[in-house]
Amino acid sequence: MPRPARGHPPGPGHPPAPGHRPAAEARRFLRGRRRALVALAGWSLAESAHTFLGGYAVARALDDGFLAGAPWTGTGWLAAAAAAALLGAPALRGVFTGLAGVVEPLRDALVRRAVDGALSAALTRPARSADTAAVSRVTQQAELARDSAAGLLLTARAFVFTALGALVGLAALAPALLAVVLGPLLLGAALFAATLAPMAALQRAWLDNDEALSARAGELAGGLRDVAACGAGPWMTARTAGPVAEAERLGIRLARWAALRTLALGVAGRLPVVALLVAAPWLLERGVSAGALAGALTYLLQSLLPALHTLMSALGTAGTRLLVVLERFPPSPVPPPPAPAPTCPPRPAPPASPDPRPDADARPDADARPDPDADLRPDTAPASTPPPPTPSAAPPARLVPAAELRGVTFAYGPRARPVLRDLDLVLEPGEHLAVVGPSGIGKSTLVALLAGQVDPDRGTVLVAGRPARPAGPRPAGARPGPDPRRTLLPQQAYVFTGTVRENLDHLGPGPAADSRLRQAVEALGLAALVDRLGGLDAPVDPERLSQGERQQLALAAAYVTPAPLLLLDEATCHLDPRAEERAERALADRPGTLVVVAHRISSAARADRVLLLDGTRAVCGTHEDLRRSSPAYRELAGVWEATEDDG
Ligand SMILES: Nc1ncnc2c1ncn2[C@@H]1O[C@H](COP(=O)(O)OP(=O)(O)OP(=O)(O)O)[C@@H](O)[C@H]1O
Repeated sequence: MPRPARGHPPGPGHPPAPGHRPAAEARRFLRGRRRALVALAGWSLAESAHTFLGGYAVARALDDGFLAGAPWTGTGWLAAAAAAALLGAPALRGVFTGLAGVVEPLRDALVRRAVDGALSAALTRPARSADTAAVSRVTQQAELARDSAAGLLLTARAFVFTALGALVGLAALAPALLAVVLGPLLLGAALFAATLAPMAALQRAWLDNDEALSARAGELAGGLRDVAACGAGPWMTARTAGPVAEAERLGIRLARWAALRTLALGVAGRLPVVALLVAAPWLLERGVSAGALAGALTYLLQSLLPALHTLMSALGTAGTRLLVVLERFPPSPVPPPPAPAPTCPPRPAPPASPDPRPDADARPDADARPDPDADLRPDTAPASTPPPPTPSAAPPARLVPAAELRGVTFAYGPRARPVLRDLDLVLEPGEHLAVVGPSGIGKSTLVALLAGQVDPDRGTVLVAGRPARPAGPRPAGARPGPDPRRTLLPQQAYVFTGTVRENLDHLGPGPAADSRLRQAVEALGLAALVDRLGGLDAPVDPERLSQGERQQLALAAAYVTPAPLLLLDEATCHLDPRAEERAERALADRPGTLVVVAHRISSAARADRVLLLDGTRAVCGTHEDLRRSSPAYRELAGVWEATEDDG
C-alpha cells in the first residue's frame, strides 16, 4: 500500500556542505604531492632558460652584432636563441609528465569521493531518490576539475618561471630597465588580485541562486496546466520574482567586477610597454644601449605579457570554475564533528500542584486488573531487577518522565551513517508529541528505540525511568508478554481471526471490563462497525475489513490497554482526516503519553509539541513556534497543506 504523499524541503542540486573548504583541501592535497611538484618545477626551470636567452640574445645580436657592423656575430646570437627554443621542447615534455603526476591523482581522488558519497547516501537513506548528480560528478565534473587544475597549474608555473627568466634577463641587460617596468607590472597584478575573492564569491552566489531558480521553475513547471486552469499566474510570478531579481542583481555586479578585471589586465599588460617607450630617452642617457632596449621589449612583448595575460585569464575562468566544481564534491570522508546536541527538553514544569497520582511509585499488582488510572502510574522496577539509572537531572518535585532520550546516537550497522545523532528528548507524563520529518529521516527508528526494539549505539533511552530495553534475562516470576510500560501501533494494523472483544483487549495484561471496551468503542467512533459485526462477541474476519477499519480496531485496542506510553507509527495513515482527528483526540485524552509519527499537518498541529527530525538537526517546539522559527518545518507544512487541500 503506497504511503501518503509527503515531501521534504527542496534544496539546490548539491550545495556545498557546511564547513567544506575546497581551498584548504587543495592545499592539503598539494602538500601530499611534493615530489611531483618538485619535478614540475625542475622542468619548468629548464624551460625558462629559453625565455632568458630570448631577450638577452636579441640585445647581444644588436649591440655586439648588427649595430657594431658584425652581422655574423648578430646572426650567431639569434641562432643561439633559436637553439634554446628548440632545446626547450624536451623540457616541455617533462613539464607535462610532471603535471600528470599532480592532476591525475586529483581526478582519481575526486571520483573516489563522489562514488563514496553516493554509495553511503544510498545505503543510509535508501528511501531518498537516487543521487543522479553523482553520475555527473564521477564523469563530467571530475574531468572538468582535472582539466581546470591542469590549466591553472600550467599557466601559474609558466608565469612564475617566465617572469623569473625575464626579470633576470632585464637585470642582466640593465638594472634601470627593471625600475621602469616593475611598477606598472605590480600595480596591474595587485589590481587583478583584488578582484579575485569578490568575483569568486559573486560567482558562487550566482550559481546557488541559479540552482534555486531552476529548482523552483522545475517545481512550478510540473503544475503549469493547473496554474493556468486556476488563474494562479500572479501567484507563480510572485514565487519566482525573488530569484529572478536576484539573478539580475548578481549579473550586474559580476559585469562591474569583470570590467575592473579588464582594466587590471590593461594596466599590467600595456602600461610597462608604454613606460619603457616613454622612459627610453632617460634610459639611453643613462647608458642603456639600443640593443638592451630592444631586448627589454622582447621580454615584455614576447614572454612576460603573454604569460601574465594567460595567467589572469586562467585564474579568472579555470580558477573560479575549479573552485565551484570542487564545492560540488562531498567533503573528504573525515568523521564529521559532533553535531550540536539537538534537544527536546521537557516542557516547563507545571505550577507546583499535588501529584495527581499520590502513590506513583507504587508498583501495580501484577495479577489483578487495576483500575485504568492506577495502571497509568510510571512502572517502577521490581525488587529483583537492578536499580534503574536515576534521572539525576530531574528536580525532586518532578514526575518521572514518561520517556527520555539522552545523547542518543543510532546507526543500522557499524559503518552506516547514524540515523539519529546526539538526540535528547524528554517526554512528560500525559504529553502528546508529534514526530515529523522527511521520508527516511528516522521517525520510525526513534519510535523503535522508545519501544525497546533496538538499542542505541550511544546514549540512553529510558521509559518510565528504566531502560527501554532492559538488559539480561527476565526476572523470576515476571509474566511473559508485551512490556506493560508501552504499546506500539505500527502502520500495518494487527487484527486477527477472533471475536471483537479479543481484538480489543489482547494488548492488556488480562481481560478488560465490558465498560472499558464500550468506552473505547465510543471514543473511537466504532459503534456502527461493532454493531455491523454483531457486537463484542461476534467473530472478526480481518479479510472482510478495510484497512481503515482494521486500523480503527487496533487503535481501540491501544485505547483499552493500560500502557502509560502509546507509540503510533503512522497508525492512522488509512483513516480520513476526521476519523484520524477523533482517534488522536481520544488517545490523547486517555491518561498517558502519546507519541504520534504524523503524516498530516493537522495531526502535528493537535500535538502539545512537535519534534522535527531533519538530518542531524532536530528541533522541537509547539506547532506555532516551529512555523515561526523553522524554515524546514514551514516547507514541510506547506507541502502537507497542499496535499491535504488536494485531498
Ligand atoms: N532495518 C534497517 N536496516 C538498515 N537501514 C534501515 C533499517 N530500517 C530503516 N533503515 C534506514 O534508516 C533510515 C531511517 O529510517 P526510518 O524508517 O526510521 O525513517 P522514517 O523517517 O520513519 O521514514 P518514513 O517516513 O519513510 O517511514 C532510512 O534511511 C532507512 O532506510
